[in-house]
Amino acid sequence: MQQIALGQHLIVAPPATTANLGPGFDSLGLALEFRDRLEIRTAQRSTVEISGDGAESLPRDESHLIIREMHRYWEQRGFAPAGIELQATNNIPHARGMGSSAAAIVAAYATADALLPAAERGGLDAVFQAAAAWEGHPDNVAPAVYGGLSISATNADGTFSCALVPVHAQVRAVLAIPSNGLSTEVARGVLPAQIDHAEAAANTASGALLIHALSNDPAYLLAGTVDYLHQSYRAASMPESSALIALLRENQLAAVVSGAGPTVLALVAGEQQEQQARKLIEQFSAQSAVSWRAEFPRLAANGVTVEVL
Ligand SMILES: Nc1ncnc2c1ncn2[C@@H]1O[C@H](COP(=O)(O)OP(=O)(O)O)[C@@H](O)[C@H]1O
Ligand SMILES: N[C@@H](CCOP(=O)(O)O)C(=O)O
Repeated sequence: MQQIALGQHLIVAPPATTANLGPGFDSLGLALEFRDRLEIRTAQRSTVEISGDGAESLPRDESHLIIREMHRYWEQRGFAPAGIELQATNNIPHARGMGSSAAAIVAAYATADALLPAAERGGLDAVFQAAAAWEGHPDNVAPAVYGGLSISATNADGTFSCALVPVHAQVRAVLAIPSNGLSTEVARGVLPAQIDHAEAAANTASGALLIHALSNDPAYLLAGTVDYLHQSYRAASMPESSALIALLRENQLAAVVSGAGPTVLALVAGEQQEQQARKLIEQFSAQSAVSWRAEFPRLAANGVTVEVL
């Protein structure tokens, strides 16, 4: 087996992502300027330091997701796994619907790829394919890799497609993040195996309208964020999120479940709607059973960044 050069030093920053955006289940995703930061060196043996989310619970040996998956990426390409000194600053909250697992897996594969000899690197497209296969759906992985607004799909042969779509300058994301989490695996477990044809047709119309709203005319955001595929089935597992979404939508703001939840995303047009969303979230939070914090991240034009030191 070939060897990975030791003493290589990188800083890697994957963005948080918000997936689905209402009707785009397992397809639409948006990158947010809200990043984890990983400092990584190749070394004789692995060490792990973690601050932020997961600092109390994540493993500090080679079973850590990022090291384990870097090793797998190398082994599949004929390289012996090198030791990894990992310093992780986890800013993206876990199990909130902000793509923390996609960020971690994209960071792992982007780092592993960058540490290969230049002739062996697969680049971002190889990272996208590997990470989407690991997640089982490409919607968070695509914006985490490429940035921006992405439409991604699982092809019949099991590979993945991704197209990037420009975002209208007025569009902003407002997040309301609750103190409690919900794992994506659990939130996927409550979805039905089949849905009604009329609902599928309505969802197609809504999703198509949403792309037009996000790219060309934000006036269609409210109509374009009606979902028929997942939110109603998940509502019982996140009643407070559902109540906040209802309040925001009653006030004409395009609120949806972010990813598999329970974070709430409002897609707003301009400063005035952003302030309106902030006030409604504060008002809701004051009487809610869980505590909420609002975040106003810029949309991220770039996906994962890899800085070679
Ligand atoms: N930076 C990270 N390092 C290691 N494991 C992580 C990291 N981020 C996420 N994970 C793993 O992914 C889980 C959360 O994934 P998931 O339930 O899909 O929620 P989400 O991706 O919406 O945050 C965490 O509990 C943890 O096991
Ligand atoms: N389409 C997926 C998106 C999961 O996003 P996450 O940020 O919650 O991991 C789903 O809805 O299950």
